[in-house]
Amino acid sequence: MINLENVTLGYNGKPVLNNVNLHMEQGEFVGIIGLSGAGKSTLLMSLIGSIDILAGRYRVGEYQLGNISKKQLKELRSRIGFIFQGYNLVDRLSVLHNIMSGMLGRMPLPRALVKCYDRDSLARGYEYMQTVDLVDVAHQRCDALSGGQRQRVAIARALAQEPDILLADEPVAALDPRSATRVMDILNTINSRYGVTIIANLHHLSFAREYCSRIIGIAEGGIVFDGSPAELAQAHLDRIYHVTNSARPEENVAEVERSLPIGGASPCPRFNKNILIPVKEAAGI
Ligand SMILES: Nc1ncnc2c1ncn2[C@@H]1O[C@H](COP(=O)(O)OP(=O)(O)OP(=O)(O)O)[C@@H](O)[C@H]1O
Repeated sequence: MINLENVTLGYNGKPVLNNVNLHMEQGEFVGIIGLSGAGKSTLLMSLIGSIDILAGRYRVGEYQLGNISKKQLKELRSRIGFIFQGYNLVDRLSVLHNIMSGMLGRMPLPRALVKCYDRDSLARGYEYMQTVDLVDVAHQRCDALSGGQRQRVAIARALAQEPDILLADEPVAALDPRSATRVMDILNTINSRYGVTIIANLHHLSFAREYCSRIIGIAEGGIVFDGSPAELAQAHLDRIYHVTNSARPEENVAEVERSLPIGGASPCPRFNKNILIPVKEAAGI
């Protein structure tokens, strides 16, 4: 369970998201949409206690963020899987080794140090590898894989952590449509088979509509939409993507296009995202 009451999040005392009220139950599949720089990553990173809470009450499971000890923060993070854009894999290690490494945090230190996995852990590792459909390349080094395969290794490694929540920061932005669909299908399977809450920042509105049970739209320094895909109307999209004219002529498409990080470096210094987005689709135009 995640609960935010009048929460303000920001950096160096400067707010980015104001007065956020949000409640999520275990097992939801949530897509966060919004323009580049709107605050999607800020919201996602805040769930692992990485963003300053400038005001309000913020609860994740039994932990009260903003007032959390280092030990509790470590415990919380062990229950949340995070899939990064850059995959963060150990390239020289095999697919199986990378997946198994997701279990190290829960293992007794002496066994973790020598990476001594028991039979049960290996069976689970194999199951997760099946879930992401990578059994055929189990012993291949990760630097020999495609982007889509690498993303699937990252997902299986996060799953091996046995998380309650899986956070995915633009999990498909850098992938071709086929690989992207495959990754979204896998996230869907993880959500339904293991009951893991999935929270994903998505640049592709069509994926948010198709896969998520709930969509959160961020704009103007806060949440401007929170509901089911069916409830997401054009008026909400105009607000989320800053389309000002309801007739949406070509210049408004260009306006949205300018605002999106098309083929350029992200303004967010933490991730150097270099992504291509189908602009009209992203803007819902
Ligand atoms: N480490 C940081 N220090 C200061 N400001 C930051 C930091 N990271 C992000 N910001 C600012 O916070 C705002 C929201 O950024 P955030 O990365 O959350 O947006 P986003 O919606 O995820 O964008 P994108 O789609 O490009 O990833 C931006 O104005 C950004 O410049």
